[in-house]
Amino acid sequence: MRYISTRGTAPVLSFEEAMLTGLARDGGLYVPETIPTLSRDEIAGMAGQSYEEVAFTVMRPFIGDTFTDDEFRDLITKAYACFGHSARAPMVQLAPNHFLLELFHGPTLAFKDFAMQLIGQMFQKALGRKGDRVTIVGATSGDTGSAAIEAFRGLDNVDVFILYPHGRVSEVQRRQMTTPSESNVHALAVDGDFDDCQARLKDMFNDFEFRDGVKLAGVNSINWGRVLAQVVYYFTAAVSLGAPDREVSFTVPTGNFGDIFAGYIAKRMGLPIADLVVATNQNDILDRCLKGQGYHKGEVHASISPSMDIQVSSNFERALFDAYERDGNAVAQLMAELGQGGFDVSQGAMQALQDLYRSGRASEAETTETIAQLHTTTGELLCPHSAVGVKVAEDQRDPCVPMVTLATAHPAKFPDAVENATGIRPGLPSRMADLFDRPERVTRVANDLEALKTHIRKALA
Ligand SMILES: Cc1ncc(COP(=O)(O)O)c(C=O)c1O
Ligand SMILES: N[C@@H](CCOP(=O)(O)O)C(=O)O
Repeated sequence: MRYISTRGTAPVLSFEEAMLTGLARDGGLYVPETIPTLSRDEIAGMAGQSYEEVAFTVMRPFIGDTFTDDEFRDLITKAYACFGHSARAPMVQLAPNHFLLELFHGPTLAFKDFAMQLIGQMFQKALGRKGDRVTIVGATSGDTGSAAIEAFRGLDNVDVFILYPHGRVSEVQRRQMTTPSESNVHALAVDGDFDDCQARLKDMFNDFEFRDGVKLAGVNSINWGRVLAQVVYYFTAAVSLGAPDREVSFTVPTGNFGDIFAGYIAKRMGLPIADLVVATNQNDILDRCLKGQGYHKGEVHASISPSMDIQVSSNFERALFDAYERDGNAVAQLMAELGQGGFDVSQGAMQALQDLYRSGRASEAETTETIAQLHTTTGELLCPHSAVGVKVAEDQRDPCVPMVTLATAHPAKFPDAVENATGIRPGLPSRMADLFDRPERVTRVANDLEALKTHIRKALA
C-alpha cells in the first residue's frame, strides 16, 4: 500500500513513512493510493467478533509490511486494553432507529483515544526498531492534546509539545494536558484560537530546517494513522445493526473532518452506509460549504462545544482531493485561495461532495435544549458535541434507516454546559477524581512561529 499527497508533488510513501512523516512536504495530506475493499462475507463475519478482531480486519490492508500480522494484533490488543468498557465502543438506543455510539470509554474520555492509543503503540514499535527519536508537535482544541499526552507520556523515543488555545478549552481538558508530570510532555497555551495553533503547526512542518532539525512528527489527523483507526468503529456499529444486509446512516459532530472522513473510508471499503451527516455547531463553515455557499473563513466564535470551534477544517482537503478526482494541482490552488480567505467549489466537485455528505448545524440554544431534552426522555447525559450530533440527526434522519450518532466525548469533560442544561454536574470516573488537585505545568506562548520554535528547541536542548 502506497500513500500519496493531496497536493500531488510530495514523495510517495509507505504506511510507516506516512505515519512518521505527518504533513506531506508539499503541504498536503497523505491518503492511500487506492482504497481496499472488504467483501460482504468479510463484513458479515464481523458479527460477534471483538472490537480488536474487527480492528485487525479493517486496518490490515492499509499497513503493508510495516508490521507482521502477529505484531499488529499485539499492538491492537495493547492499545485497547485500557478502555473502560469491554465492547470499547458500545451503543445505546435513544429513540426508535436512533442510536448513540459511545466513543468516550478510553483513558481521556474522548473518541481521540481510539486512534491515539494505537498510534502510541505503533510509534513505539516503529521507532524502537529504528533506534530513532522524534519530536511530536500537536495542535488541539482540547481532546487531541489530552489523548496524545496520555498515549506518549513517559515514552523514551518521543517528546510531545501540545499547542492549545489559551482560555478556550474546558477546565478538565486543560488539566488533562497540564497535570502529567513526565518530562517528555510539554503543554503550551497559545494566545490565539485553534486555527492559529493548527496554522503554526503546519508552518513548522513547512519549515524544513526546523522540521528536519527536530525530527518533527505529527499526531493530529494530518496523520493518516489517526483517520485509519477511526474507520473501525463504523464497522462495529453498522454490523451490530445488521450490516451488510441492512444500510445504516451516521451523524458525526464535526470540526477538523477527520472522524467523518473515516466514515467515508468505511463506505468506500464496502460498508453499506446510507447517509453521512456532518453536524456543526455555530462555527458552521462546513455546513455552509456543503450547502453550496463556498468555503469562506469568518470569525471563530467560542461555543459550549469548544472542540469544534474550527474554521480551517484540515481533513476537508482530503475530501476535496477525491471530489476533484484526485487532482493535486486543483487542491493546491484551492488551499492557496484559502490562505487569502476562502474558495468556491466547482460544480462537479460540489455535486460529488453532496452525493456523499449531508449536513446541518445546531445553535448554542438548540445544543443546550437537546442535552436537557435527552436527559428528560432517556436519562442519558450528553456532552455538548454529541448533543450537536443528536440535534442534527433528529432533524435529518430517515425514520426507516437506523441512524447512529457518534458521542465523541464524555459529559464530564464539559460539566458546565451539562449542568447548565440539566442541573446535574456529571462527575469524572474515580481514576481521575484527583484531577483538580494535581499541580499544573504549562507555558504561555505568543501566537508566533519563531517564539514557538525557540521554545521547542530550548526545551529539547
Ligand atoms: C469532542 C469532540 N467532538 C467532535 C470533534 C470533531 O471531530 P473532527 O475534528 O474529527 O471532525 C472533536 C475534535 O476533533 C472533539 O474533540
Ligand atoms: N477537535 C480537535 C481538533 C484537532 O483535531 P485532529 O483530529 O486533527 O487532531 C481536538 O480536540 O483537538
